[in-house]
Amino acid sequence: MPTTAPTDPAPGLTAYSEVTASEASLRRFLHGLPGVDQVGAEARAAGLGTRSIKTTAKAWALDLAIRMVDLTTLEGQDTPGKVRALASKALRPDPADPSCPSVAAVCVYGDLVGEVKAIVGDQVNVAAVATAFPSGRASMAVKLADTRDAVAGGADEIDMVIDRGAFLAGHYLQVFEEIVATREACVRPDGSHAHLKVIFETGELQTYDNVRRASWLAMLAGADFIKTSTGKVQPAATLPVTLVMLEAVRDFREATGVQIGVKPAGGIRTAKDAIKYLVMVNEVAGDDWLDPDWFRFGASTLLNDLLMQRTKMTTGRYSGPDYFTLD
Ligand SMILES: O=C[C@H](O)COP(=O)(O)O
Repeated sequence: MPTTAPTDPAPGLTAYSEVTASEASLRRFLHGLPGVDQVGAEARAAGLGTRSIKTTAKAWALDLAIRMVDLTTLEGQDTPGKVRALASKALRPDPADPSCPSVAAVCVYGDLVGEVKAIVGDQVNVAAVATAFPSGRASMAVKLADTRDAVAGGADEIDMVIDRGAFLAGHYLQVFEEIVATREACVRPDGSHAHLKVIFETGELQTYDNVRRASWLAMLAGADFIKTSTGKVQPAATLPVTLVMLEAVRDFREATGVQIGVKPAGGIRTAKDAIKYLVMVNEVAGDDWLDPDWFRFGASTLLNDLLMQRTKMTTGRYSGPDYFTLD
């Protein structure tokens, strides 16, 4: 899937080169960002979550949400057969209805990229988790080898985890440099690059202020997307955390001209929840982000509920949950 994210930093970013020149200047910048009003963020997220949308808009939103799904399986017990079945589902989520769109990507461990690619070709992206997912605990050499291996295997997108230990210890420049190095490892021999999503594991970051700091850090380092969670730690994606990240990408684009995508992942299971997120995207970042190039849902089972709600809207009745293959 083509995306309009720039390969090279836009001119607006050069204004930030001094910020990332040293640990001290980066710390000064990140700690100088306005603090997040926790109560205000949670109240706004809750308020946006109560908005209802009308029938035509709902049909549009369901299809958009399907197109935004990164259909994910990240289990030690994943088999080539399971992954191939998931890839077929990603390509044709509802085989009985050709008008049903494909999802954005299939997200798997790096060694399974080829299995997905063999089914989806260039019609659906393949995303691989990397950099010692989910813990992020390995030497830099291992993390970069992990990334290069997935890119060489055909991954269109790399979902890397940051070193939360380094971030929480305040070693911001180390985290920045790891993201920069991983981005370089995403470059293919022809000069194009696999798109880089940077996972914060917000459930471990402790405060909304840290989520805002991690967002700016990753964007300054060249992330194409910022992503909440691995799905392995609770809480995973939440509306307030996603709100803080949407504000960050909005402010970053205003400051630099560079648009960055957002991917909440983990724990998003119902169409109702997905629509809450879409309302929030529209209200906080704006409708430029209402596109799979700029917003994704990392989810293993959300697609099933989106399909059931879609069938209900087109036929007037629910098909049983068994009608769609459950992940
Ligand atoms: O990135 C996505 C997650 O790993 C999937 O989480 P989920 O099973 O809660 O949907």
